[in-house]
Parts: sequence; structure tokens; C-alpha cells
Amino acid sequence: MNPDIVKERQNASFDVQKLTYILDGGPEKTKRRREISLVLNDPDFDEEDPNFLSRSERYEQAVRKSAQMILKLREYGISDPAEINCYKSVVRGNFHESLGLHYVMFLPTLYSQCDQEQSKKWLPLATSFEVLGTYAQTELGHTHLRGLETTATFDPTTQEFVLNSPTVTSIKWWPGAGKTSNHAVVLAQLYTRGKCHGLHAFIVQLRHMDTHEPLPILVGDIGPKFGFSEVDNGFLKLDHVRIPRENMLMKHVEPDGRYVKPASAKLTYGTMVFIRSLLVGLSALVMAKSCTIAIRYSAVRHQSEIRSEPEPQILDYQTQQYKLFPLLATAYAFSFVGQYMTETYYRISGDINQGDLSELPELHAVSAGLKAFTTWTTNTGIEVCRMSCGGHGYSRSSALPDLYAEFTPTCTYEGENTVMMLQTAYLVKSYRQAKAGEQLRGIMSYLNDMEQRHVRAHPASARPALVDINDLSDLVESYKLRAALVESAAKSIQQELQKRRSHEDAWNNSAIDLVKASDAHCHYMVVKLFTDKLSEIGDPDINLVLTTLAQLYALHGIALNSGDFLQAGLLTVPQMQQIPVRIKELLCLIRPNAVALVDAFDFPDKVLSSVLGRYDGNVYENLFEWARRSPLNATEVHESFHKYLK
Ligand SMILES: CCCCC/C=C\C/C=C\C/C=C\C/C=C\CCCC(=O)SCCNC(=O)CCNC(=O)[C@H](O)C(C)(C)COP(=O)(O)OP(=O)(O)OC[C@H]1O[C@@H](n2cnc3c(N)ncnc32)[C@H](O)[C@@H]1OP(=O)(O)O
Ligand SMILES: Cc1cc2nc3c(=O)[nH]c(=O)nc-3n(C[C@H](O)[C@H](O)[C@H](O)COP(=O)(O)OP(=O)(O)OC[C@H]3O[C@@H](n4cnc5c(N)ncnc54)[C@H](O)[C@@H]3O)c2cc1C
Repeated sequence: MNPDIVKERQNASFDVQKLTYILDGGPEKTKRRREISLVLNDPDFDEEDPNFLSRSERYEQAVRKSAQMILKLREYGISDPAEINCYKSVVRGNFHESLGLHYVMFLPTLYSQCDQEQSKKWLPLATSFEVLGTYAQTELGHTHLRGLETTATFDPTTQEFVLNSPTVTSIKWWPGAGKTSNHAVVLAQLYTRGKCHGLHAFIVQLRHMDTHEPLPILVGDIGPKFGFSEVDNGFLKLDHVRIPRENMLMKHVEPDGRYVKPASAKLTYGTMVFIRSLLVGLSALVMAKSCTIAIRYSAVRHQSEIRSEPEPQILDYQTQQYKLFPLLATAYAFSFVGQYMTETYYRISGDINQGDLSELPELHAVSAGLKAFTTWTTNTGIEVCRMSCGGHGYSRSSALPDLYAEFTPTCTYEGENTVMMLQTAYLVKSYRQAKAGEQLRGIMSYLNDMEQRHVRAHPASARPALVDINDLSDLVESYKLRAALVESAAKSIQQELQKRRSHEDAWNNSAIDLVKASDAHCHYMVVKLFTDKLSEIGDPDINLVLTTLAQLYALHGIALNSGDFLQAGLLTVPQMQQIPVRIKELLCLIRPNAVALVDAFDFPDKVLSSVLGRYDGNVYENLFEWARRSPLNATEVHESFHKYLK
């Protein structure tokens, strides 16, 4: 064990184990997660670092691993969905699996959209992995759902739907598992009796069940990408492909071609809401991994000098702390927000299953906004962690390049982040409702008292100094009032309408304000949820260290967005000048606990797969060993010497 890291652990002021229990949701859950993590000792999961393999080898390794996972799940008797998720996230490590989409999109779509008869047919096939599925929605030319071009036309004479990609731009593009899957959920515009009824989901067989040869359908892999090398993101061109009427999910077409309206057309989008909710938790996980790597490495890396003494640990540099500790605070904040998002998703989707759709718009708005907010923040955070590791952060051995490449598409997939932020229509609607005197419920209820507050762009000097920057509840209140930026967005729309612009143009001409409002709303939610969590934590040592992190999260956010807080008169200039001073004090308070705080995330070394982030801190000898495994070192003299240099 590296002596620096041993010393760091001795400095901790709290019980790491107890904090792990809080993150997991209780000691029983930690125990079970650790039991599941033992699967990593199974030699069947020993594999070469994918960074040393070609794309085709990586894909093959991923398929092998996916197949092994299924067999082992059966062998170990793991069947609870949360436990399967935990197991997969442990085995998957920092990469994706080839059957990922089957689990996260294909199966959930079947579960939520099959009727009884369809469930009886498809669920056994899909859960036994005879049917391997993908989710084919996006097209070469479109992702906006109303604009999708693929058609499904009902033919009552044969009781079939005819699926067609009429143009090049309508070819399905991106769906994972282009080579792996034999079925797809295809999203297409439904036509029956000559009328279009909008987007619906259909199950389409793509490949022969025994030979895996494609049916008369063009299907394949779209080629190498920024990351996702394990995943065969695919294309799919359908040329008048016929499928039985029973393959339409939720069956909205009667045998005579009559269309039966669903309770809400948006239920077809349910799987996206599910994944967007999951991505909030994934952001927390990846931010936590990145911080673990960068902070452990910063504790063992010595460089330059502060005083004329031996080289200090780089974690002692104030700038290093300023780079990493706000991200550490963010990892904790997002962990609690992830827990909230999962609970909210299951609560509201439970109501939806019982026929109560009243909270569907809020679930959509909250999951879209938090997905965008947390993935954007994490995406930039991983890169800060990588840079903070200097040159070794650039090596694939650090895992940080892989974490970035695998995570960055979360800002794009399941709804491009700007587009998701623009789903703030709900926010503006809520604001208008509150202004008209309606009492809002739930997370939007803070808009109820906006009118009394009159938060507007006043000169700061005209406002009382409301905020004690050392008081978390005051900071939450400030974020809440800043979230009233939605008022500016609503006003901008109003002004545009007064200029006789159409509603659509007024919306587009206010889009920057709308995204800002959405961002402020999400930021408020994160600060509030983090602060609320503190009241549940009885252990005084843990409460103290998490309160310090929450204060840092809140103040750092204000420092980054000082213009908003000053403009709205929420803070005075002298208070604003106090914030950097307080932030520096908080960095000093966090410093002795930094390593213990990342230890509490409890990532086994095999899951982190990072030479820099090793628990024992023995970085240098292992970096050397890792480099020696590079395929370029397989021979002492590379063949290119004989071919070109000699
Ligand atoms: C800690 C553990 C975590 C473990 C995690 C494990 C795994 C991680 C998960 C995944 C990673 C692994 C592998 C998977 C990798 C990649 C998968 C990627 C898969 C995909 O990438 S798959 C394609 C996704 N592709 C999109 O994401 C398209 C985005 N584009 C849209 O989504 C629409 O295009 C939109 C919304 C922009 C416009 O929608 P539209 O075109 O219909 O327009 P329209 O104006 O007609 O409707 C508007 C009215 O509908 C309401 N509305 C809309 N959506 C709703 C919904 N969902 N629910 C309820 N209401 C909704 C509105 O609020 C409005 O309401 P109102 O009218 O009242 O104002
Ligand atoms: C790794 C990966 C895996 C994927 N897996 C799947 C899958 O399994 N199944 C599937 O169906 N799809 C999948 N996708 C596709 C993914 O869902 C889309 O890429 C995503 O929805 C974004 O759409 P787009 O690529 O068309 O971007 P575009 O919508 O073309 O975005 C380009 C730019 O235009 C801007 N823009 C677009 N619309 C607006 C607007 N209304 N207002 C303001 N700005 C706007 C965006 O902000 C962005 O800056 C995957 C994508 C990736 C990268």
C-alpha cells in the first residue's frame, strides 16, 4: 500500500463504511452489492484490456461477455431487476455491452406496451434471449419524433402492416445491435384508412432465428465512432416489409382498419422517459468514478514545490482542490438526485399503470431536464478530472479517456440535451398557471409565491441583503428565486407575440432564455434535494462532512452564475466577494477527508479499471506493467522496421 494513501485514510473524520451504506440505501443493500461484485473473481470474466484490441475483437469480446452474463445470471439465480442492473454495471466496467439495448430499451418497451396476449407471446422469447431486440427510432435525417418518415400502412385484406423506408433520410440509423439483434421495435407513422395517426411502435423480425441471416431487409453496422466500440450501432432499411397486425404494440388498429386512440399518444415515448431517468443515476456513477481516479492519484502524485521542501502531493495545491472538490460535491449531489429520480419515476409510472396520467407531463419535464443537466455537468467534469491527472490522465490506462468517450453520447442520445432543456414548455405553462392564481403541486409549487416575491431585475442596492452565505437554507432559497428566470423567458415570448410573431417564432426567438430557465430550475432542484437529504442523516460526523460538500456545491454554483444572482438582486456585491473566500475555507475543510469521501463510493479496482485510481495507490509500477502489455511490445523489433525503415 502506498504510504501517502494510507496516511490519507487515517486522517478521515468519519466512518467510510457508514457513508457507503447511505449511498447504497442501507447496510443490507451494500452487503448484497458486494456479494454481487464477487462475480468479478470469476475467471470467465477475465479478459484483455479492450484498449489493446481491434474494433472487431472488441465487439466479439463484448458479445462473449454478454452471453456469459446471461448464463451466470441464471447460475447465480439473480432475477430481481435492480440486482441485474447492479450485476451488469459491475461486470460491464467502463464499457458497454452488445446486448445493452435489449435490456434497457427493447425489454422495457415490451413490458410497458404489450397487451396481455402480446406479453404471453413476446416476453418468454425476449427474456430467454431467443429474441434479441433493438430499439429503432432515429433516422438518418431525423430524430424529431413528429418528423420521422418510416411508415406502417395497414392492409386489411391480409391483416398486415407494411413497413417502409420511403427515402434515404428515413433509413433507421444508430439503433444499437445492428449485427447482434434478430428483432427490433420500430417506430413508424401509422397509416390506416388513408389517414396518418402519428408515431406507433411495431415489432419487426430482422434476421432468421437459426442462421441469423438478414431477412429481405438491409441491416448492418454504421462503422467506427468516437467511442462505443463494443456496440454495433446499426442501420435498417425496410422495403415494404410485411408484419402481422398482432405485432403492433398496444394494438390500436381493429381488423377492419379502424383506429382506436390510446389514453395518451405520449405513452409510446415511455421507454425514453425511463432511460432519461436512469441517466441521472448514471451521471452520478461516472462522476464518482472520475473523482475517485483523480483524487486518489492526486494523493500519491508529488510534483513541484510549495515551500522549499520535498515535492508535495498535488492534492495540496489549492488549484487542484478547486478543480476536483466541487466535482466531488457534484458526485454526491447527483447520487441523491439519482435516488430521487428513480423513486419519482417508479411512483409516477405506477400511477400511470393504474390509469392516472395526471403527472405524466411533470415526469417528462423533470426527467428530460435532469437528464440534460446532469449529463452535461458530468461530461465536462470527466474532462476536468482527466486534465487534473496531467500526462498520465491522457493514457488509456487511467480509464478517464474511456469514461469520457463512453459517457459523452449521453448528452446526445435519448434526446439531445438542448432539445431536452427546451421541453421547458411545462415550466412556462406552470408559471402562467401560477400567475393566474392556480395553486401548483409538486416540485413546481415554488412558482406559487413568485408574484409576492416580485423577483425581477432590480438594482442590487435597492434590495435587502437576504442571504447568509453560510446558511444552506438561505442558499436553497436563492436558487429558488433564481429559478424565477422562467419569468424572463415567459416575458420574452410575450414580447415576441406582441410583435405579431407566430407562437412558434416567438418560442424560437426566446429559446436561449428558455434553456437558461430550465438550467436554473434543474440547478435549484439539485441544491434542494442535496440539502433535503442532509436532514435524513443522523450520524453527526457524516452530516458535517456532507454539509460542507453541499455548501461547496451551492456556493460554487453561485460563483459560476454570479451574473444571474446579482442581476436578480439576490446577492449583493460584497456578499459575492465573500463567496470565493468561503469556498477556499471549504476546500481546506474537505482536504483531509477527500480520499475517504471517494473510498465511500466503494468501487472495486476491477470496476474502475484505472491504474491511476487503484485503491492501494501503487501507480508507477503498475503503469509500467500495463505499458509492457501493449501489442506494440509483442516483438522487440516491429515488422515495420523491416518493411520501411531498414
Ligand atoms: C445508477 C445506475 C444507472 C444504470 C444505468 C444503466 C444503463 C444506462 C442506460 C443506457 C446506456 C446503455 C445503452 C444504451 C445506449 C444508447 C441508447 C440510446 C437510445 C436512443 O437514443 S433512442 C432515441 C431517442 N430519441 C429521442 O429521445 C428523440 C428526442 N425527441 C423527442 O423526444 C421529441 O421529438 C420531442 C420531445 C423533442 C418533441 O416531441 P414530438 O415530436 O412528439 O412533438 P410534439 O410537439 O407533437 O409533442 C410535444 C408534446 O408532447 C409532450 N411530450 C413529449 N415527449 C413526451 C414524453 N416522453 N412524455 C410525455 N409527454 C411528452 C411535450 O411536453 C409536449 O406537450 P404539450 O403539447 O402539452 O406542450
Ligand atoms: C451512441 C449513440 C447511441 C444511439 N442509440 C440509439 C438507439 O439505440 N436507437 C435510436 O433510435 N437512436 C439512437 N441514437 C440516436 C440518438 O437518439 C440521436 O442521435 C439523438 O436523439 C439526437 O438526434 P440527432 O442526432 O438527430 O441530432 P440533431 O437533432 O440533428 O441535433 C443537432 C443539433 O441541432 C440542434 N437542434 C435540433 N433540434 C433542435 C431544436 N428543436 N431546437 C434547438 N436546437 C435543436 C441540437 O441542439 C444539436 O446542436 C443513438 C445515438 C448515439 C450517439
